[in-house]
Amino acid sequence: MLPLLTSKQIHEADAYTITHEPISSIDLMERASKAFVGWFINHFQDKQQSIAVYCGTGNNGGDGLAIARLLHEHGYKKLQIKITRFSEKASNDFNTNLKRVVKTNVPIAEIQPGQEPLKESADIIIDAMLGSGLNKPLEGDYKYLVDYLNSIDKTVVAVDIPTGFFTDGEITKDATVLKADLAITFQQPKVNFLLPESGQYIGCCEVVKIGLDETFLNSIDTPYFYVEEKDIRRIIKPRKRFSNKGTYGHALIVAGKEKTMGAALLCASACAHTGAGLTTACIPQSGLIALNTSMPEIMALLRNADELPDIEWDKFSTMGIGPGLGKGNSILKLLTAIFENFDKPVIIDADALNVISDNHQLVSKITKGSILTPHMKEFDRLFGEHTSWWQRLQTAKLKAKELGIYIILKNDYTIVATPDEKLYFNSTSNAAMASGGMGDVLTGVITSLLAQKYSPLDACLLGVYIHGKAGDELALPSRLHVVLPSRLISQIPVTMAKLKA
Ligand SMILES: NC(=O)C1=CN([C@@H]2O[C@H](COP(=O)(O)OP(=O)(O)OC[C@H]3O[C@@H](n4cnc5c(N)ncnc54)[C@H](O)[C@@H]3O)[C@@H](O)[C@H]2O)[C@@H](O)CC1
Ligand SMILES: Nc1ncnc2c1ncn2[C@@H]1O[C@H](COP(=O)(O)OP(=O)(O)O)[C@@H](O)[C@H]1O
Ligand SMILES: [K+]
Repeated sequence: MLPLLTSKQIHEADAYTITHEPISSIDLMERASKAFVGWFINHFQDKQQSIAVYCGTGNNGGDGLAIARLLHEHGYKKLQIKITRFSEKASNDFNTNLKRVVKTNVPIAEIQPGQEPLKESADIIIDAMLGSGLNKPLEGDYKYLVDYLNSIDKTVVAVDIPTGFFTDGEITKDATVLKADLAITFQQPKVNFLLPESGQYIGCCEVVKIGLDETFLNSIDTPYFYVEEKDIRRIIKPRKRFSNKGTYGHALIVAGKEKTMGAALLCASACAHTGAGLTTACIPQSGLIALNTSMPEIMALLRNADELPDIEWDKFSTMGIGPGLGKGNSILKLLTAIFENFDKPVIIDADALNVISDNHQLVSKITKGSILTPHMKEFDRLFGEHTSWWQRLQTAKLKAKELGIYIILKNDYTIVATPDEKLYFNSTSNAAMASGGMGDVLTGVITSLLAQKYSPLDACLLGVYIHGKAGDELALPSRLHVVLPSRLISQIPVTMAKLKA
């Protein structure tokens, strides 16, 4: 699990590494700049392209100067450096790197306070003006320059962090940020890179390691974690010899109504494909033929609109409730009966979440350890309107603790909030998965894992990872435009096998 740090904590990790490795700060800067350049030259191979390196006078600017020197050594000839002399202060490492780069004869221009930006005609802009030292929104000279650079629409590669972008805290709607096609960031992704608001400022992000002290990084107290494949490999369990269907639990999928039976079929199918020993679907009579035809493996428990289905509570290991279920009084009664009679954690999604939003007294009835899987709108219906994702993170953390539940906030980087106030960011999935029914599949996957006796935390982390990974395996190699949920379901056993290999 990679702990994600605030910019203040990253500065502490820099300082710790400098003292304890030990390494001088100028050498650490050189290492970071080399890491940047290593990535850059692999992806921008045309050395005839003109490159303007914009440097502030702090350490981000120091990186920029070192990067310009290293690119010059690699044969990039059309380089120019533009220093923003907006402050009288300059860091020591900036000054050292300035002396070093002067010797290369790469042309250097300085932009003074109040000066009109120099007309920029370079093909590529490397942004090394401000990085993690940003302490207030851009204004004055920086705002003026960044507005100009944004208006000329060049390819921008940010060093560490785009100028003007706060790595943690709320991203305000009117922030001025130098929009980066690519941010090559040091050591680890930053929390705000993983939130949707960053989409308008950062085209894509690459993380390059700069050798900060791993033991120290892991010891820092933070609620934010980034889940990596190695974490998932530790969680996933093998299918044992001499096991049978009883070993892997019996899941009940409570889903579907006449016109949304597809959601129930996708959810139940995903549950079976993820390895539940038995799957039963609690569906309306009208869906029975569809279920039997499409998924002969799955049993049915029929629901009649007016009366409660006869559920044998002890028979089931867990329940996944909500996809295509519909709302209304009968569903309210059904949910209430489940909370009253079934004492094991369940998974609550889609319409079931909306019924809870409309009948808020149900929130406190949710069995402890249960898992909610809202997308943004369902989340806001449940817990109130939010104007930013940062706010949503804080609410999810608070509510998960208060209610003793797990909240899976679905998104590009799906976030799992836990009762012990942690937030885990998933690292798989892609935009080809933005297609109706994908959430129903996720609910089926997680229900299946809970039925197989994974703890709720492991079921959440493993479930969102497998779901996204199956989507990545299908979409990324051939750059598919879209992946349909039913196709993703058939990939799940393959994905799981690879993770166990
Ligand atoms: N030894 C280290 O600490 C390392 C730092 N590195 C680089 O150093 C960067 C951080 O450097 P610094 O801490 O010097 O900070 P920056 O270079 O990001 O910013 C410099 C200074 O600009 C001023 N400033 C902040 N917000 C401003 C605003 N809105 N308008 C005008 N001025 C503003 C602040 O006084 C700040 O200290 C990282 O992003 C990374 O690029 C890397 O070289 C790795 C090693
Ligand atoms: N742009 C995207 N990038 C990554 N994952 C996505 C993207 N769009 C959707 N997904 C994933 O697909 C699922 C969609 O869930 P949801 O919105 O509930 O769909 P539905 O209600 O249609 O079943 C979530 O797991 C989400 O993480
Ligand atoms: K920058």
